[in-house]
Amino acid sequence: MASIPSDRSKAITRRKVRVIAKIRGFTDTHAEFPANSGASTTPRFSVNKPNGEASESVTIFFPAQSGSCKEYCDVDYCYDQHEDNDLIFSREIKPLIFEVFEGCNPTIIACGGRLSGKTYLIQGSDGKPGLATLAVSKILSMADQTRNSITISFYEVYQEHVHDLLDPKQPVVSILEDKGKIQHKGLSQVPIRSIAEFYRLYFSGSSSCKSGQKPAIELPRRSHRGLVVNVLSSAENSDTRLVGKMNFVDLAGYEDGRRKSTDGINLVESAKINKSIYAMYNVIYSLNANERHVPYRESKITHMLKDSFDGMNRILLFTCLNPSSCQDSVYMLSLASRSCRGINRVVTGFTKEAKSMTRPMVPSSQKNGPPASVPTTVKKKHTASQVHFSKKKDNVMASTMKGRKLFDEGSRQTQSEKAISLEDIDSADEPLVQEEGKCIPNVTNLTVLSEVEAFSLPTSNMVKTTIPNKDVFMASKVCLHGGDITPSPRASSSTNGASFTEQVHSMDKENQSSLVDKVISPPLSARLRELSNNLKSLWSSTPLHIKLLEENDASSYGQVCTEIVEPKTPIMDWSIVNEGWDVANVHSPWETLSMRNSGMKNSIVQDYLKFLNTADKEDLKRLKGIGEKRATSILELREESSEPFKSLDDLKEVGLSAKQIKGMMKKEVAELFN
Ligand SMILES: Nc1ncnc2c1ncn2[C@@H]1O[C@H](COP(=O)(O)OP(=O)(O)OP(=O)(O)O)[C@@H](O)[C@H]1O
Repeated sequence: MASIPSDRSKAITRRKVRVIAKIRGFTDTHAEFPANSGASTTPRFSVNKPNGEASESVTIFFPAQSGSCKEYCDVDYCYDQHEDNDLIFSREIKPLIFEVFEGCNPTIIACGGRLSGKTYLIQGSDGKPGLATLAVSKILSMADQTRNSITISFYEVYQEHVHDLLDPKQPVVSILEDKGKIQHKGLSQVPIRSIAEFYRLYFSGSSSCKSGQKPAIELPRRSHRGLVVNVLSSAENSDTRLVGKMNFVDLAGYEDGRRKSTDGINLVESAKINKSIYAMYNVIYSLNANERHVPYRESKITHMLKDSFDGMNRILLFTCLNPSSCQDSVYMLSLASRSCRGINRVVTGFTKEAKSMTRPMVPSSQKNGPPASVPTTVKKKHTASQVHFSKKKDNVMASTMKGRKLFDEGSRQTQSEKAISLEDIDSADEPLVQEEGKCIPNVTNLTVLSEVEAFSLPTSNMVKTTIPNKDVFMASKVCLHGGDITPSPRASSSTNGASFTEQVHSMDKENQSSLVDKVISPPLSARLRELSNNLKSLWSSTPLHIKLLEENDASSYGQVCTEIVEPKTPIMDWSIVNEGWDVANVHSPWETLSMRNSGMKNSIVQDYLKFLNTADKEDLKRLKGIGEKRATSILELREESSEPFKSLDDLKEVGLSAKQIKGMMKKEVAELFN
C-alpha cells in the first residue's frame, strides 16, 4: 500500500477543509470499456497532476458534454476512476484516525450529483468496504490495544428533520445548542465491539435505502446520512475522559431543480435538498476563509456538525464525479473548487494546546460508558408565532443578505422555485436553547502566508424585496397553488444552453451592482419615510378580514397565476371589525398591532432591523432612544460583523436588550400615529 508522500501530508494540513475529487469507478455497465480504450461513449474527465501523487493542487478538465463554458477547475487532489477506496483510505483517512484518539473530531463529507458514487465511497458496496467501514475496522483494532470503547450513531437528515437510524422507530432527533455546544437529543450511541456488530448496525440495522441496501418496499428518498464513530479513552491521572469522534457524511445527491427528477421527487423537496447542500458549501467557504461568522444554522446538517467543524478539526470534502451526469458533477465540483480557491491560509502549529481547545471532556460520572440513548428531556415548544416568525425572518434576511456567500440556492433555481421556497422556507423545528454565539475562530495557531486572493463572490440573486406584509405572502401562495409552475424566461433560457458559469458571471455582475447601490444610498428622509410607510401600512391593513379571491368568482377557479400580487391596502369593512373586535378597548397603535397576528409584529421588527442594518448615523439618531453614543456603537458593530443584524438580540453588544428595543419601537409607532 502506498505511503503518504511527505508533501501530501503537508498539503493535508494546508487548509481547514481539503477538497478532493473522486471520479466514479467503473460500474458493471462500464466495466467493458476501460478508461484508455476509447470505446466508451461515457464522457471523461481528465486530470493534470503536476507532481503526480505529491501534487498539492490538481486541475480537472471537464468533458465537452459538461455544458460548462469553463473548461477546468482546481482542487486539492483528484482520485481517478481506477483508484479505489483502499487507496483513498490509506492516504486520506488513516492520518485522521490517530487524531481521533487524541480527542479531535475530523469529518469526511461526500457530495456530488446523483449516482456519483458517494455511498460507494463512504459506505461501500457488496464486498467492497467504504471509507467509514475501513475506518471503523482500524479504530476497533486500535481501541483493542488501548482499551478504549467505541460507540456509533447513525442518522438521516430528511427534509430538514433528523432521524435516528439505529432506533427501529427512527425518532426525530433534536439539535440543541447550549453555550455553543451542540447536543443531539435523542440520538442513540450504540457500543460496538467488533466489525461484525458494526456491519449489522450500519447495513441492516438501518432502513437503508441507499444503493446496495435498498429495501424492496421503501420508496427511494434523497436524504443526507451521517455516521458518528465516538472514541472514549481514559486520560491518565485525570478523572475525565477524552472524547474524539469521526463523522462520515453522505450528502444527498445534487440534482438541478429545473430538470424533471429521476425519482419523481417534487420541486419543493428537491429545492430543500439543494438548499441544504448549498448551506454546506457556504459553511465550508466560511471555514476556509476563516470568517468570523460561519452560517451553521442555515441547515440541519451543518448545525449538527458545528462542534466538529469548529476549532482545529479537519474536514475532507470529497466531490464525487459521475461521468455520465457530468453537468451536475461539474457544477458541484466548481462550487467545491470555489470554496477553497484563493485561500492560502496555512494551518500550522497544530499544537497540543490547540488540540486541547477542541477536545471535549465528559465528566467522570459518565466513565462507565455513554448511555445507549441520550434521553430527550427538552420539550418542543412549537408555537404558531415562532414558526411564522422563522419563515418571515428567513425571507426578510434572504433579501437583505448580500455578497458574502459563496452562492445561494437562488442561483440555480427558477423564479417559480424561488417563489416556492419563499412560502416553504423551512423553519427550525426545535427551539434552540440559546442563540448561536458569534464564532471567533482560534487564530492564535494560524499563520497567514499570503494575502487572500481577491475573490469576487457572487451575490445572492434572490429578488431583493421587502415582504413586510402577510398579504403579499398569502397572495403569492394562493396563485402558486393553482397548477403547474412556469419557469421564468431567464430560467428557461439558461436551461437552453446558458451554462452555470454564465450564471455565476451574472451573479458577479449583480454583486457589483449591489455594491453600487450601497454607495449611492437613498437620502435619509426617504429611508425614514420608507420605514414609517411600512409601519403605517401594517397598522392600517386588515389581514383578518382580507379576501384574496372572491368566493363566488367562478372564473378564478383553476386559473394558474405565477405573478406575485402587488400589495394593496385593503378597504376596511368596519362592520365586520366592530363585530369581532372592540376598537374602544384599544389604547395605542402598538396595542392595536398586538391584537393582530404575531406575523405583523415580527414584520415590524424585521423592518426595524432592516433600518438598523442600512441607516447611517444621522438616521439612527432620529430613532427614539438611540443617541449619538448608541448610534456610533451600532455602526461599529455593523462594520465589525460581516453579517447584518438578524434579531434584536444581536444588538445586545451595544447595550440594548430586545425588551428595550421593543420599548423604543412602541414609542416610535405611537408617534407615527399620533
Ligand atoms: N468506484 C466504483 N466502482 C464501481 N462501482 C461504483 C463505484 N462508485 C459507484 N459505483 C456504482 O455506481 C452506482 C451509484 O453509486 P452510489 O449509490 O454510491 O451513488 P450515490 O452518489 O450515493 O447515489 P445517490 O445520488 O442515490 O446518493 C452504484 O451501483 C455503485 O455500486
